[in-house]
Amino acid sequence: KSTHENQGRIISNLSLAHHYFFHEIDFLAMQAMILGNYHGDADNATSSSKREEKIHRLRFLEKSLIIELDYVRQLEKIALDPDEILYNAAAKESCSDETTECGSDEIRFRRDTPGEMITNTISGASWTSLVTTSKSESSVTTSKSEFSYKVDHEYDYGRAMKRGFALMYDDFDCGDHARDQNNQNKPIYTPEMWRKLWEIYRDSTSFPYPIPKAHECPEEPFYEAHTTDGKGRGIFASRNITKGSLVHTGHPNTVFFLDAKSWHRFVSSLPKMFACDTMEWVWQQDVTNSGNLVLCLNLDKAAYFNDGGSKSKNNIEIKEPTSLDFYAARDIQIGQELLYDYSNLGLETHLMDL
Ligand SMILES: C[S@@+](CC[C@H](N)C(=O)[O-])C[C@H]1O[C@@H](n2cnc3c(N)ncnc32)[C@H](O)[C@@H]1O
Repeated sequence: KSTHENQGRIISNLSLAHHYFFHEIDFLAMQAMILGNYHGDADNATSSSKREEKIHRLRFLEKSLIIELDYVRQLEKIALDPDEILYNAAAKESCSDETTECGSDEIRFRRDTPGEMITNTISGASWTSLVTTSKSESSVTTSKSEFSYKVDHEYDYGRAMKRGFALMYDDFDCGDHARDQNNQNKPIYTPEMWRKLWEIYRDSTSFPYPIPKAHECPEEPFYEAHTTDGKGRGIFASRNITKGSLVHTGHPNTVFFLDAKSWHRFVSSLPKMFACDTMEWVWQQDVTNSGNLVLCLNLDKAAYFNDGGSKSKNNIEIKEPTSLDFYAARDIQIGQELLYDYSNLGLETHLMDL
């Protein structure tokens, strides 16, 4: 590489490290504050189960704090040795099981032009970050029924990072969940369930991703319902839709995960059903045309768009690879399912060390 190229990369990395550093410091400060609060609470808790829960949260936060501290230390590596980071990223690809040394919490980048990431990923946005507890529990009363939210597994952020996407998917039997032909485990989400997902999202992401501009979609011409052909929930036209018209825009309910960390924080804080759903829904896209993929997730009923299974059945499409806007690819009749071609928006977990 030319010296000029190397200098450019180091300057870009330094600048990125600078941004990350301040985000991480905020994160650490908040964690420290929470730790202090829970410490006090744990001492004062009256019932022993309450005390146990507080202590559990305290331990979890302590662990998060240590991980974040380590993350801050790794920033030096970004700044000074981009080649090393890239080398490690490549080495990690062959590492897939728990016994291999997968656990090191190094920051890695897929691209060899980290400078591009700065413009696209930081953008001066600010975000409050907070690691959620691994055992959060709450229940929300909806107009229809009580929805109880209880984390029903032993995964936490560290374990999710270590096991990775595919093994966590298996551990949670998400394959069975995906193939659930009778939709027994696939409720149509209530507004409270979506809101809960939003809360967990906000609590899990350290770095916000700038939301790409999208067109206003004045009225959603669709509704969600269970499919009758084994696809789980789906989206159906609520009126006739003319070819070429805008059907759905990702703004503002498509959310982004910049890195494996924020995704694993998010997904490990969810009960299995939500975790399996979101693992089915998430996709990767280069929404800023920078060559950098981010994870995208719909936090509204657009998560229910299915694949037609064949070109002739797909009836909605995006016009640009970076776009989150879906248009009717043909005339669609009221009641018809809206389907798009998944092959355009896939998920290759190794590209983000997931
Ligand atoms: C983005 S989600 C779509 C919403 C999903 N149907 C649900 O109820 O959560 C993607 C998942 O839907 C299911 N799916 C989508 N298209 C399908 C198809 N053509 N045949 C069978 N399952 C499909 C698969 O389980 C896939 O992993």
